[in-house]
Amino acid sequence: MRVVFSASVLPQSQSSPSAFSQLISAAADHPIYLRSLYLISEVGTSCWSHSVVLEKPQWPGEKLPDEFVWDESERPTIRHDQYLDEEIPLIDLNGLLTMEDGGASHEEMVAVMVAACKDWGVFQVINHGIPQEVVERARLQGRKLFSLPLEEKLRFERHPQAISGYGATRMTNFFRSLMWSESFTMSASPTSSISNYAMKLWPKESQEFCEAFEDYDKKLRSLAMRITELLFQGLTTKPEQNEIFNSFWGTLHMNHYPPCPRPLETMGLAPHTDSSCLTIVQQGSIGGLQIMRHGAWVSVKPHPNAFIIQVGDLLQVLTNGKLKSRLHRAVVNERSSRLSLVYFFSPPPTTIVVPLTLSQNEKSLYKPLSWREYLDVKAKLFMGALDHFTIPNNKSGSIKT
Ligand SMILES: O=C(O)CCC(=O)C(=O)O
Ligand SMILES: [Fe+2]
Repeated sequence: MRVVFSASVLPQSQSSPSAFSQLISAAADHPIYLRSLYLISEVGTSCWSHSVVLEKPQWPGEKLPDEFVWDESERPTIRHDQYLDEEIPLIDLNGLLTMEDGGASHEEMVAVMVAACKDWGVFQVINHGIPQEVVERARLQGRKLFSLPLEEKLRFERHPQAISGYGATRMTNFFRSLMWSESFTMSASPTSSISNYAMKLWPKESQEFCEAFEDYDKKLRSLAMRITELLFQGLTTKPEQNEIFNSFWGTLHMNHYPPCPRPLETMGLAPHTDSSCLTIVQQGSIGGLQIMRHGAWVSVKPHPNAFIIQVGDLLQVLTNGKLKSRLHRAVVNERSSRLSLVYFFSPPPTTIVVPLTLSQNEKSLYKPLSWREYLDVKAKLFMGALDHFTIPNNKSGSIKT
């Protein structure tokens, strides 16, 4: 038996978090193997939604709840494990992170990285210096978090306007159908928010959660900073500007995609670009990330111990469009649940961001912006956000990449 509760069919007065909690308790009493809960309520003028798919045994081929079925024109066209012969660049960082800046091989490696960003908008790195056990510990804590009962996860439900917390992806409102995923984000001042969450989530064993993510955050921050600096070395002759990256920090985000009986009828995460400067994804051994290249979707093949590096919208601004953020999405599969750890490396909310790679006579393509402003506009315009900050008259004279 499958039971689907849809709070959106309740009268408006009942579409509240407390009605939602009642539905959850009701659902908990049923012997169900898939629960889908869906709430849309009006908060001021903005509409927010929450969706959760719980992982229970499902039968292959079983029909999906209607809310999760995507229009045929928007469905995945290739499976999570369908790979091209030509693979996304895999860059071995062995030596590069410690190599003297300016040496011949150093310059070559930097050029390879910049070329990968221009051609693909994404590359994978191995021998990045982050011990595997640091990754495994964070992944273990992530799995533990998503396997909590829904009621507990909802104690940390993401507020409609907030970034941190548990819930459906923030871009849910821009799509007609729901995505087959749940997510958890810890942002703002990363370290204090990790310990805040840890204390609330696991009062008795918060230390493990805290240590795992604080360590992960620290290591990922230095990797992100180093890669960003290297990219700028390849793009500008003014390395003193690199100091700005010392103030950048990370938002820790995790996506969980339960197995799905009909993966090609739904979407794990809809096509989007990241608002960050740089994004570092750890997808484990189960593929699902796909990027758009030359008008076609390409699956990113999992490599043991690799991190996926992606250009975000702010890096596009900082490089005056020389590096471009790339459309990507996540697809799901029938067999395995998938966990992705995502690190969004970004400036502090109020730091003003302008292109840093302008050569003589090159005009800035973008108006000065802060990350906070950018996120506000992205929350309203979604994929129109970069255009909103583009200076129209400067676009035609821009450098072709
Ligand atoms: O799960 C993935 O591989 C991609 C996640 C992603 O793109 C995101 O969270 O922004
Ligand atoms: Fe993304």
